[in-house]
Amino acid sequence: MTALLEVRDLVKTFGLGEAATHVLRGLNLVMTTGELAALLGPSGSGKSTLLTILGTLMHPTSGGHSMLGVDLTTASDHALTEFRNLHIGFVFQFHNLLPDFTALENVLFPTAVREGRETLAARTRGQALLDRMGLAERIHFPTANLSGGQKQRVAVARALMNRPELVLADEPTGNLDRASASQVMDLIAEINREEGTTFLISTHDERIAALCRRQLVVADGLATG
Ligand SMILES: Nc1ncnc2c1ncn2[C@@H]1O[C@H](COP(=O)(O)OP(=O)(O)OP(=O)(O)O)[C@@H](O)[C@H]1O
Repeated sequence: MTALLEVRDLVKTFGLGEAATHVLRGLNLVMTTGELAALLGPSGSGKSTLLTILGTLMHPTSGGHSMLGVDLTTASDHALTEFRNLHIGFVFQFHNLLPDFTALENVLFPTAVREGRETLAARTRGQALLDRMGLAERIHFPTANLSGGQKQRVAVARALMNRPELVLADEPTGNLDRASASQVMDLIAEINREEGTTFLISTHDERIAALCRRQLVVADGLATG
């Protein structure tokens, strides 16, 4: 197994002086390719903060991380955007889908932006992913007309579209009922097995955590597990 991700002495402090919140306090973490990991910890412990930094969407106060051997600590914003588009997929609870666009258009959007056009290969993969998500009948529906569980499955398909090595999911099942949550999670586990995609999934749900092979806990600004 190769190291996919290495986090070194990650510190994140919000605010200054007496108003400062010390969220991450020198967190270290190594993840290898193909892991399916849950990110656990009390509310406010820094799970979203960690995911946002790993997704290169926010800079740490100090420390840093590398992914695929690339040091992302010192990379320019332009290089980070390019790296993120190529290698990282995101699934958030409030999935950020474009409501007036269809499920398929939403899934194809990141690839079309990256390549400057929509290719047949992309369309084929987008359709196949939505099919796997059980949404074959819904691909041409505007996402505004889909249920919460269906929207979340569209968001998973969109995150997987570019074959990212790492998918960061922030409470991806947080607003779903039990049946939809386990459907989304089953699909994630399937893609992990079949495509070797690495997942880091923050959750408060012990059933979701139990489906992951690794349980990481963030507490007191550090990660264990
Ligand atoms: N932009 C910000 N400015 C100031 N404080 C922030 C900011 N973002 C997060 N925080 C603080 O950092 C701490 C960690 O927040 P974070 O959202 O990472 O926790 P979490 O573990 O994801 O929580 P939850 O499980 O409730 O989603 C909280 O105390 C939060 O108030």
